[in-house]
Amino acid sequence: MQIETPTILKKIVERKYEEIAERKSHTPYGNLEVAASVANVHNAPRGFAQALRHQVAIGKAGVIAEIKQASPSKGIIRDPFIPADIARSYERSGAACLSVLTDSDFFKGHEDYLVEARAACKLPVIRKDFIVDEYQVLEARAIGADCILLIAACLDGEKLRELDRMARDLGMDVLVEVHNRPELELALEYTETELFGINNRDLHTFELSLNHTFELMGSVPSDRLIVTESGIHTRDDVAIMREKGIHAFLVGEAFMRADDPGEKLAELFQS
Ligand SMILES: O=P(O)(O)OC[C@@H](O)[C@@H](O)c1c[nH]c2ccccc12
Repeated sequence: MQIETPTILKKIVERKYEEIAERKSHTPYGNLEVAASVANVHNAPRGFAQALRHQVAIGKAGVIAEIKQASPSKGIIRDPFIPADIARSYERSGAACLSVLTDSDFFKGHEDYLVEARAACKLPVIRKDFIVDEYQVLEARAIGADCILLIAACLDGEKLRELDRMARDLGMDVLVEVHNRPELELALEYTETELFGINNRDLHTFELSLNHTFELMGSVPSDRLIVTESGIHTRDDVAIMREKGIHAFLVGEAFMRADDPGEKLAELFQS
């Protein structure tokens, strides 16, 4: 008999379902609906896709700059960790958008970090988490998120469709993330979002290769905006991507390890 070892992604998603059940018993869905409509008045969506598109349209790289304290593959990557300071530093250096990890168990993230980062600047923010349930989509808007990440590896087609629609009905954008061809096909069939993330890191094994972007990009229709995600560390990485026609980037670790994350952003992306 073959014993299947659970991958890190499976562990994260299993734990996520428990976490959602705990949250639902603590804050009922109805309360969140109220909070989300209040947010739509006081923290109206800032136009995540549009901010990214704008940078690309004027010939620049569209950078989604990530705020994360730790990851399961690298442990703690930033200490001290002050989301508002990081957000301001990214904004000064011309980031198009922010990405804030809110998963606490594996990434040491928190919803408060998203709230603090967003309040400190004018940039649109994506809630970076493992979203598998409508409850989390509503929660994202309630805390002010302008966009959510949907990871195809965690979802079936019907769920992808539901969550994608729900987010857009709430006024948010959606970044759908794929890592291989079957996920790409699933995402194309079941989502309508324009933002298409290709993750260079395999969330089952942590294996990382920028070739994932090159191999999959040709199968993404040209009306979608491809975002290359993970493993961008040098100006050469950026140059290679841009030569191949990829102009939107999601970068975390390279910035988080720098004393001044915004300075690092400028170093990698300024022409
Ligand atoms: O730190 P990096 O290698 O620059 O990667 C950033 C981002 O792509 C990565 O954090 C990420 C991409 N998809 C995810 C899904 C969940 C958690 C994290 C991620």
